[in-house]
Amino acid sequence: MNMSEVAARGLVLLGCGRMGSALLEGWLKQGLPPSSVHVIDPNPSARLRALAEEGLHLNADLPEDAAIALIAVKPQMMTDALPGLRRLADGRTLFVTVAAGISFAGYEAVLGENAPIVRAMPNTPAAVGRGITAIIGNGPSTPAQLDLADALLQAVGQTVLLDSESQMDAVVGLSGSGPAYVFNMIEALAAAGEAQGLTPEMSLHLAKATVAGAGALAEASPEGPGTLRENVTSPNGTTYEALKVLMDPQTGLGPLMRKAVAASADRSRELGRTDE
Ligand SMILES: NC(=O)C1=CN([C@@H]2O[C@H](COP(=O)(O)OP(=O)(O)OC[C@H]3O[C@@H](n4cnc5c(N)ncnc54)[C@H](O)[C@@H]3O)[C@@H](O)[C@H]2O)C=CC1
Ligand SMILES: O=C(O)[C@@H]1CCC=N1
Repeated sequence: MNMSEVAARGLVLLGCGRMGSALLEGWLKQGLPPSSVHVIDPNPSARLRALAEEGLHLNADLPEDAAIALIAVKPQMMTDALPGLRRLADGRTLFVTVAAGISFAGYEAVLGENAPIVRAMPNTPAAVGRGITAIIGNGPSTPAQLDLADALLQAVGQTVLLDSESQMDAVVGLSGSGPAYVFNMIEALAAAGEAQGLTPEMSLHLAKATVAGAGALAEASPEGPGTLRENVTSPNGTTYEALKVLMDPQTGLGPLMRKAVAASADRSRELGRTDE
């Protein structure tokens, strides 16, 4: 099964908010026809309504034999939303869920223990083809189905395969939530530039380009981030003074990031246990 089979048999998207629409935009850019997509969402965006004019099926009957049902509702909405997909749980449709926290056991309780399910944790840069998604399949999912989920997520960026479901909460804390940390870093950098007298526009421009450029260099360079950092840092120069603040073992970015990632991962574990 490959992406052309997804185009032929159809893809159901349960919930098309921020993450669902980021994925959808990525797939459409990759050539998936809107007419292959069936969205179920009680609050469709203007963009979805426009896509419905181009053939996307919006809150219509489910296709008989969808290749994939992708679940992108909030964990708190799952109890209400998931039973609507039960009809597809005949073993032929692969369920792919991007919800944080909820375990395979939670889905199997609703869809049956033989339903093939892949848990995937993408991130919003998928909207521009630069996402990274960690995936893992449940017992009933076949290697071919895992390959299909991999292909689906590779259409919007990179993928990594996990060894165990328990790694998923750490992934949520790192790359699932991670774009928000980086956007916050841009905001903080821009505000700091303003505090040094730059205009808001100039500061934001410099901050965005610095983060995007450093990210691109980190990805392209054979050198690790530590060496790249040292390459910026002249002995007793300006960066050296800034890094004394940022790399303080007690108050610097290291302990702060550790705390932030742990808070996200803990919340993912909590969402898996409860309906909070
Ligand atoms: N936003 C992100 O960066 C990421 C989100 N996720 C996961 O994606 C899922 C969705 O998150 P977001 O897109 O951020 O939330 P969101 O609130 O933007 O989107 C949820 C969508 O579900 C719809 N919805 C509500 N009840 C529904 C129902 N009964 N049936 C169908 N659709 C229903 C809402 O109208 C909304 O459009 C969550 O489970 C989250 O853990 C995963 C990775 C990253
Ligand atoms: O904030 C959230 O719950 C979701 C999961 C990962 C990113 N956003």
